[in-house]
Amino acid sequence: MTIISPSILSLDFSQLNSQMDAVNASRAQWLHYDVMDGHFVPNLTFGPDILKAFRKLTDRQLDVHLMISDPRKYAPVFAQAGAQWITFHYEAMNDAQDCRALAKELRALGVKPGISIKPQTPVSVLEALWQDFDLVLVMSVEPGFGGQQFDPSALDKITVLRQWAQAAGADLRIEVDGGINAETGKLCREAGADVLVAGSYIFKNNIVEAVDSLC
Ligand SMILES: O=C(CO)[C@H](O)[C@H](O)COP(=O)(O)O
Ligand SMILES: [Fe+2]
Repeated sequence: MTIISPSILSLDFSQLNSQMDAVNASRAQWLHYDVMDGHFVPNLTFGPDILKAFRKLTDRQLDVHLMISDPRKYAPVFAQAGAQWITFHYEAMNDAQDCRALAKELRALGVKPGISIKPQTPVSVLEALWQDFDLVLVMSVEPGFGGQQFDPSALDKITVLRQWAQAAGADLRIEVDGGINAETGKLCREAGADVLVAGSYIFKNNIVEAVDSLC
């Protein structure tokens, strides 16, 4: 079954309570929380205290996407703040050993670790790494902003990841983020993704209906 993770990057914060009521009434099982530091990406968003506030607003699983230069320092802070899933970027880490060490640390804190690659990063960098993670996040836009167009090169990466996971009999979540709507979401599901992140498509339409159209 496909998991839908609405991205609060596109939530209208002047309508926070009513939009969260709609998310809670929808079939979305996760809530996607984009953390940007103005350094790894040219934009700034939310810290751990705001995550704690969302913990009070929903019982959905909190899916934190760290677009920051120093995930080793801050990932544990978001674990303490209530995240169930924490995904950091391969490009922000020194090497594979570093990635594995942080995944292990997150597991010890009771969080499921994810690793993400940007559109320019080949999926082959994950071949020796994906088994240390519960989730791989394939970016289908350059990270930093909502409302961009879907990059179809994500589809081949999803296909390869699903083949690796199936061949190993592994229960890997494959998440895709950026430019997801009913049409691109279907292509991603067919390629093997099982978690769809959508921001502008959900929050700029009827929230319950938009989630339904992605399931
Ligand atoms: O990580 C992100 C941007 O870096 C967001 O999760 C993503 O962009 C969602 O927005 P949209 O669905 O509007 O593309
Ligand atoms: Fe994201």
